[in-house]
Amino acid sequence: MSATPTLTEQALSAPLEQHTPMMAQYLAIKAEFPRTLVFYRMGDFYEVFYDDAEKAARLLDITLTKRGQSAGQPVVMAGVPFHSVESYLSRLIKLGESVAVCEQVGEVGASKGPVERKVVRVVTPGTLTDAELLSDKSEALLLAVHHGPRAQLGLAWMSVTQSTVHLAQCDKDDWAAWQQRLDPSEILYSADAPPAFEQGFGLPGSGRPSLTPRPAWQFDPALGERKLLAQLDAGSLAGWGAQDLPLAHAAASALLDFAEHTQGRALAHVRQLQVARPQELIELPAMTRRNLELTHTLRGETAPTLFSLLDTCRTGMGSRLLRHWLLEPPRDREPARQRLAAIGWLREGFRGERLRDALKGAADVERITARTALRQVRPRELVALGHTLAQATELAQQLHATLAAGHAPSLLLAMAGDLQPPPDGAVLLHRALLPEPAALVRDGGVINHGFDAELDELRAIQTNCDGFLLDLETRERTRTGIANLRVQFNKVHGFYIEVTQGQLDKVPDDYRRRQTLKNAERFITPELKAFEDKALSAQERALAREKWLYEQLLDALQAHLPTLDRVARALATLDTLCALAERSLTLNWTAPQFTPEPCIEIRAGRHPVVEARLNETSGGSFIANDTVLGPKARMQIITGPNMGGKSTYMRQVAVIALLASMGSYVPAQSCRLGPLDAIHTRIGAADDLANAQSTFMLEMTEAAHILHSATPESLVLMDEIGRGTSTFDGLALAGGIAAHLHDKVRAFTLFATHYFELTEFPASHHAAQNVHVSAVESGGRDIVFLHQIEPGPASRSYGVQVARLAGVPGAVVSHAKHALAALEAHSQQAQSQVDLFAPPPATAEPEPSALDRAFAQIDPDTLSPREALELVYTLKKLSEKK
Ligand SMILES: Nc1ncnc2c1ncn2[C@@H]1O[C@H](COP(=O)(O)OP(=O)(O)OP(=O)(O)O)[C@@H](O)[C@H]1O
Repeated sequence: MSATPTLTEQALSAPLEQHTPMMAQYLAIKAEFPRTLVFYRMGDFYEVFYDDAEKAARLLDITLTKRGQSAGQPVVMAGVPFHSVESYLSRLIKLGESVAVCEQVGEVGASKGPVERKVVRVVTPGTLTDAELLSDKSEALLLAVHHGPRAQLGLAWMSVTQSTVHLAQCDKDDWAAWQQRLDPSEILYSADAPPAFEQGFGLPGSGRPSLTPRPAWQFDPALGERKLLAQLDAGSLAGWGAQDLPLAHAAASALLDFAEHTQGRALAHVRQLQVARPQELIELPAMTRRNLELTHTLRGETAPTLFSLLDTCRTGMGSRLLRHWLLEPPRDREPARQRLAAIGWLREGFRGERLRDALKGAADVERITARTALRQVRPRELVALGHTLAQATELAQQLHATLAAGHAPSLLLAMAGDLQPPPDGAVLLHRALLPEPAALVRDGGVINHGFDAELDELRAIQTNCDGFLLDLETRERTRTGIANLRVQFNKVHGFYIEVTQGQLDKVPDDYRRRQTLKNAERFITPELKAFEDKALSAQERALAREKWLYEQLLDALQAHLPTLDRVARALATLDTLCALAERSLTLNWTAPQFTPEPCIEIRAGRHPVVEARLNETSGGSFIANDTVLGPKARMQIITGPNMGGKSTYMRQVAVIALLASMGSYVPAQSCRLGPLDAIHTRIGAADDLANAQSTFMLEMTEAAHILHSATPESLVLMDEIGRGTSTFDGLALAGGIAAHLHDKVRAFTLFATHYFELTEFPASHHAAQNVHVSAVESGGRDIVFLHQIEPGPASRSYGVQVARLAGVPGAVVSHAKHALAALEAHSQQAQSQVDLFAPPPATAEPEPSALDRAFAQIDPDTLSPREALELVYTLKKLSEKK
């Protein structure tokens, strides 16, 4: 049974000739974009028809109407006004939709039938370039994934507003981790991919990538390699270490093709390639990003987070780079060392602050460069670019001058060179564009005066029209001696010289009659005709000339794209470093040191976000704590009351290690940090309802992942593992997990627990130690949290006191107190010598039974029939004894 055809299917099933010319045009365009909403420009509106109209009406809450008929059916439509299209687009993109914007490109009335229309751009979640649709502080990534043989995947991704294509190949098992790490806005995959593969993407919707299948033939390794070579203008990919990645090349082929398709042109600004090697980065699994609240709070808000605390960048470029540094710290310490040296220099005498002042109001050079390459850049963006290039020149000079004064860090020296804008770039923009141009070129009023003689003349004609006519009148009166001669204009007849009947005999030979009136004749002269031609078309021609000049300007800028890209990176880096320098001064942070031997040694460390919140709310001062982990002390078993500060302490260690690794100063008195390959966290428990996993299942899945992937160079945070199940189960699992982490994985581990039994663990595990968060009882009833980490196990848990603090009714608290006393007495009596951490006994071979032994002795080939019969009786007896 076939499904009922949709409105669009019905319309497309009728021959195009039966449709009105307009709908025929629309349907021809729609057929090319079956999965994309088509916004069809009609006058001051973008209209959507049929299925698209129903969808748009639902998603945008706009009115659905029916108008006229086409192919015998009413035309179902909805529309949005053209001047507010960006806000509708942005809403649709957020919902994961794509939109093909179809404009009128032909002259009205140039041919019979509807004006020629074309899709000029396709706006998709992963290929956004409009400033209005993009977030300043994060990238919209487009990721193509190619399903290769032997469960291998090829990945290629980019942000269309950046100049780099990234490649990687990975196992299918690692796909989820990649997807979480890259967090793409849109995923391209082959329409032929197995359905199970498509399911692995998760459901599109808010916060999830939008999924776009592409024809299988587009995932072609040879084509991908050719495209990459063309993009890089290179003969081999070896220089990028990208030559032997056929699966990634296949993904790149689809990626570049789609990106070009949406922009309607080649991506001239994309000239860099990077092969991602995850083993070069410190692994920060999605859970770690979430638990450490790096860019989002546990509730999903963007502040207060570590990123929101760090980000005092002056530009969007700086914020985006900072985010990248935070989320992708390298294992190699050299980049962090260089950044720290630069920050140290910028801190001296607040040099960074002075440089930052010069960055104020800087434009987003990175995105403007991309939009210039895509020829989508607006006049005002180019004016802003001009200003920023001038700022960059000044900054470069300032930096050069200050760097010359003392020992200069290499990163800043390189930057001083990179900040040099393209020669004459700023001057060209300044000369070419009006200081406050119109928003759109098509409105005119964009190109500067004095830039182009022809444009100036055309504009002069418009503005000096009256002056010219007066001047001509005076000259003609003198020449002809006709005192009442008049030069005038009307819409029907254009310009003319009017001479009254009585003066006609004085009219010179070059006057041509244009019109005869009752008392006068109207004439035109060659000079006036020439002026008329100019004047009448001046406005039109000025507009056309402006458009042409703007295109010329874009042409001229294409040659500067690589330099602009370099300036953008330098500005972003400087902005980010200055922000980190400012944060380190304002928040009183210190430079970390890296050591080759494994260790995490923090003196007086603080959790920066909790500390900032306490400061803001005057909630008291943050209590700093030490952490000393090394080969002899790899694990801390942390006990103490709820609300005592265990989670804060553990997170602060991870956050300090991460900040140091990205090359930032850290909230501590001192910090020494050895090699680090990953930060794993198992904290808290939120039901993953979407994936139908129970809290406990999720807890164990995460624990399993950590146990499999952590190494002696990893930092592991385990908070309350085992809490999600019964006490014995939980305790037994927590003990087993601690033992495995200590004996086998040997990662640096912070293990917070409520199970007091676990405080026995260090007695039998040499590299583990007990610490606790201190609390005291005041007045014998209430508890005061000191938030101080002390050696040794906690003496008690104070759970009942915390409950009282939380406002649990007195009767319940009193009941709980009695029950607790009874339980404690019982547990002391029953304390058996269970060794939670002992490895399971080796399973001994079972003793063979008499029956087994009898069977073992049988040699069937030597038995006579009688012996065989006796043996059956014997075996039967033996089996009955069993
Ligand atoms: N070092 C500190 N200095 C000052 N205040 C702190 C400190 N550590 C924690 N706090 C405060 O105590 C609160 C509770 O801390 P935290 O969540 O870390 O406790 P916890 O021991 O993990 O509790 P639970 O076991 O219930 O999860 C924090 O929100 C913070 O306001």
